[in-house]
Amino acid sequence: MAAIELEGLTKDYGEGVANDGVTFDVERGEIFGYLGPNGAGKTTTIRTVLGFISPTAGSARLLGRDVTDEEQLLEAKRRIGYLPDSPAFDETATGQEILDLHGSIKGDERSAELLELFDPPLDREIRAYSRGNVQKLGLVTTFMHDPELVILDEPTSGLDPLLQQRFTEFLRAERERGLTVFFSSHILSEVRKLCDRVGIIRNGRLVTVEPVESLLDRSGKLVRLHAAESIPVQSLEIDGVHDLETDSESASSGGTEHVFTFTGDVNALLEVLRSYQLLDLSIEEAPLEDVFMRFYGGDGAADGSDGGDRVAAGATATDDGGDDDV
Ligand SMILES: Nc1ncnc2c1ncn2[C@@H]1O[C@H](COP(=O)(O)OP(=O)(O)OP(=O)(O)O)[C@@H](O)[C@H]1O
Repeated sequence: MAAIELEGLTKDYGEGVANDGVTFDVERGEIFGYLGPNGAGKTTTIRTVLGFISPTAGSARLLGRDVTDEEQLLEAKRRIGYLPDSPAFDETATGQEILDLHGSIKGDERSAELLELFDPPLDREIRAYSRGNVQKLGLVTTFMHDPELVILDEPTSGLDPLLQQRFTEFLRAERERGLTVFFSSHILSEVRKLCDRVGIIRNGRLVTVEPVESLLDRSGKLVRLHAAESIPVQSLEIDGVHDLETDSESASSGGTEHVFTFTGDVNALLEVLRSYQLLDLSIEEAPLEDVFMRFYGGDGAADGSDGGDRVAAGATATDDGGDDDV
């Protein structure tokens, strides 16, 4: 039995369908990333899975329990940890009081260890907490009862890079212990680092579910080539060349630089390149950002304002019919 089972999950808020027939399983022991830009429908799926909102159609099972049955839901919830996108703790309570409350409800197996790792200021009232401190406290309350499944809604938002790294290492170690993780994100590098499988949601519909590796394979290679002379664009019009950029200025030792994503046959590409004098050639794995661009399409789908890792709010699908569309 999978940890989370979704079958045709649909949520219509009345103003639009936020989840439209979403079907996938999260297997036990895996880290499953749920990826999509703001407004894609990630939180709606999570809130439905946790029984906070009821589906318009379809079903959701959590650790084998039907989430629309209150008793079954409660049973499942005792064994899970949940970190919402903006944890809403009682503003007048101190961090310590919040921990005591959580401990009395769900149990406390490991808060000491977690406090050492994430270190929120426990003697302070929540209203004096920064966003990052709320997130740190949220991580402690999510894991302190040693759950078998955690559901995390954009878990690293508000954490500084050092803590993000610490969190990544922590999650990897937890997976080794058998924990199942379902987390939503619009931070692509995080998904790439952590996930076994990834589901991509766009406008409420699931676009794909696949191992992160095969997603990268399908996304092709990033090719940079530096030629002594400019390679005519027509020569590079071969199957699998996308987003070709040519720059004669920036190449420091003269010549021309061409950069493109390549999803075709590398041998066919090398055959074409044999006719030119190459000064340098590199073929690397395409950044996940490029993969995402292919799924979402359109200019400005990645805003680049945060190291190029984030996907801008309101990125829309163009469905250009290209061979990478799913
Ligand atoms: N309570 C609600 N009532 C009406 N519409 C809602 C409600 N909650 C969400 N929506 C809409 O449903 C769609 C999906 O929202 P959702 O919060 O699930 O997306 P998300 O992928 O989690 O986005 P984010 O990354 O910003 O949290 C959006 O268009 C949103 O405006």
